[in-house]
Amino acid sequence: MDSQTKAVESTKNYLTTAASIVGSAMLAHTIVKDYLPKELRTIIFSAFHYSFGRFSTEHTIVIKEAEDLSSNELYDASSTYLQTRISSNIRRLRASKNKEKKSITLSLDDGEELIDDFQGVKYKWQLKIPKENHGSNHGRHYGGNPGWDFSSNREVRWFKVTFHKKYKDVTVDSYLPHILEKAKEIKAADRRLKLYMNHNDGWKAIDLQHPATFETLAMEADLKKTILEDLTRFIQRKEYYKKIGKAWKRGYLLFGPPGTGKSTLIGAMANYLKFDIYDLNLGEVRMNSGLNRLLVGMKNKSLLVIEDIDCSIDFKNRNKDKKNESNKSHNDEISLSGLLNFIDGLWSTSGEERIIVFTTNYKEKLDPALLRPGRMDMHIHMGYCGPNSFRVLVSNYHAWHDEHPMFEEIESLLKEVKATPAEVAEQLMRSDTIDVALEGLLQLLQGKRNKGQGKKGNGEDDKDEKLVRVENEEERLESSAEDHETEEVL
Ligand SMILES: Nc1ncnc2c1ncn2[C@@H]1O[C@H](COP(=O)(O)OP(=O)(O)OP(=O)(O)O)[C@@H](O)[C@H]1O
Repeated sequence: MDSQTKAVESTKNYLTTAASIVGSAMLAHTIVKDYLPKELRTIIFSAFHYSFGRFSTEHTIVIKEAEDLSSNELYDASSTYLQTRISSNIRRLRASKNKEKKSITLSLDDGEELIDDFQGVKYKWQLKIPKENHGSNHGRHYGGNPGWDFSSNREVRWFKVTFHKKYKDVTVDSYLPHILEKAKEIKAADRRLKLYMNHNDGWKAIDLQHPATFETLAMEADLKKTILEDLTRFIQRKEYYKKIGKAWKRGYLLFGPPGTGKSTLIGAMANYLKFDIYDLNLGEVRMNSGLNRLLVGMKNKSLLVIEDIDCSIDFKNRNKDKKNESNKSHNDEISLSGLLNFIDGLWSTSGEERIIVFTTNYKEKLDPALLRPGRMDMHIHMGYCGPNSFRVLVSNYHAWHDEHPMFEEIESLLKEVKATPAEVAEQLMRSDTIDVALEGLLQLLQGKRNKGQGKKGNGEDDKDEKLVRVENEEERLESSAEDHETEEVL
C-alpha cells in the first residue's frame, strides 16, 4: 500500500469512528429523551452539573422576578441596571417604552448574555424567560428549574449571574448593593415628573413640564448655592433622620411680591430633586378628614406645595379652633392646627423624604405659629430684580453672556426702582434682538423712576432676594434627640 492509499484509509477509519460516536450520542440522546421521564432526566442533568460544578471556578447567583409571592426588588433593579450596560455585540434585544418613561428602553432577550465589569471583576449575566410566560403555567412543574417559584407554583423570569467564586463576598457586599443604588438613580432620571392637584379629596395628576432649573433661576448666586446645598444635604440624610427618629422632611417658606419667582423656584427644586409636585389647594378641602386623606395619599419623593398660604385658610382662627376642641366632632373644619399637626405627625412614620413649601406674598399676615422655629427650616425672601438676577435673565432669553453698552444704565436703575424678575423677563422676551429688548426694558425702568413709582426703600420687600433665616436643623434635631435620651435615662 503506497502512502497515498494509507492516508485515504486512515481518513476513512477516522470518519467511521467519528460517525459511530455521533450516532451513539444521538441514540443515547433519543433514549434519554424518549424513554426517561422528565423528572429523571432533570435529576441526571442536575447531578452532572453538580459534579461538574464542584470542580468549577465559577459561582452563580440566581435572581428571580418574584420570591414567595412578592416581587423581588433586586430583580427589578438588575433589569433597570442592565439596560445601561447593553453593548452592540448582543444579538437580540427587546425594546419597550411606557407612559411613565421619557425614552425607549432596550433590554436583554431570553438567553442572551451580557458581560459587566465591576471593579475589575467580570460578571456574566443571562436572562431566562419561561417558555410559556405569556400563557398559563398549566401543566408545568418544578423539575429543578431555578426560576421556579414554589409559593405561586409557577415559573418566573430570572437572571443568572456568573462570576469567579473568589469574588463572592465582593459581589454580595458591593456589586449587588451598587446595582440597587444605580437602578434608583436611573429610574429617577428617566421618570416623568408629575404635578398632582387635589379635587374632591383625591389627587389628579398631569405631567409636570416646568422648564425651570437652578441654572435659569434669577437669584443671587450665594442664595442659590445655599438652597442647592441644603437640598442636596437633605436627600442624602436618610440614615441620619432614621437614627434620630424624626420625619425625613424639610420645610421652606418662600415669601415676596408676585412675580419674583416663587413658583419658578419650586419648579427648579422639583426638577433638581426629581420629585413630583403636589399642589394642595386648601380652598378645595373642607374638612380635616379630607386633608388627612390627601396627605396620606401622597407618594414619597414628593414636594407638597401650598401657595398663598395667607389666603388659603383663616389662620387667625387658630385660637378659636382650640376653644372649640371640646366639640370637635361637630367641627371637623380644616384648621391651621389640623394642617400643622398632620405635617409634623403623619410623615414621621413614613420614613421617606418629603419636602413642604409654603408661599406667601405677605409674610406679615401669617400666623406666628407657622413662623415658629421648627416649622419651616428655611425662610427665603424672593425679592425684586437686582443686577445679578438681571444677568441671569439676559442669558436665559438671549443666550447673551458678555457685557453690553446698555447694562450699566439698566443695572443702576434696577438698584433704584422696583421691577420684578417677571416684569424684566417679559420685556426681554418682547424681541429676539437684544438691543431692542434692552431698549424696551430701559424705557420701562426710566418710566418707573420718572413717575416715582416702585421706588426701592428700606422695607423687606425692597431688598433683593435673600435668606432670612436658616434654622440649623441638624443642631435642633440633635439637641431634641439628646433630650429624648436624657428622658429615657431618667
Ligand atoms: N427668579 C426668577 N427667575 C427666573 N424667571 C423668573 C423669576 N421670577 C419670575 N420669573 C419669570 O416670571 C414668571 C412669573 O414668575 P413666578 O410665577 O415664578 O412668580 P411668583 O413669585 O410665583 O408669582 P405669584 O406670587 O404671583 O405666584 C415666570 O414664569 C418666569 O418666567
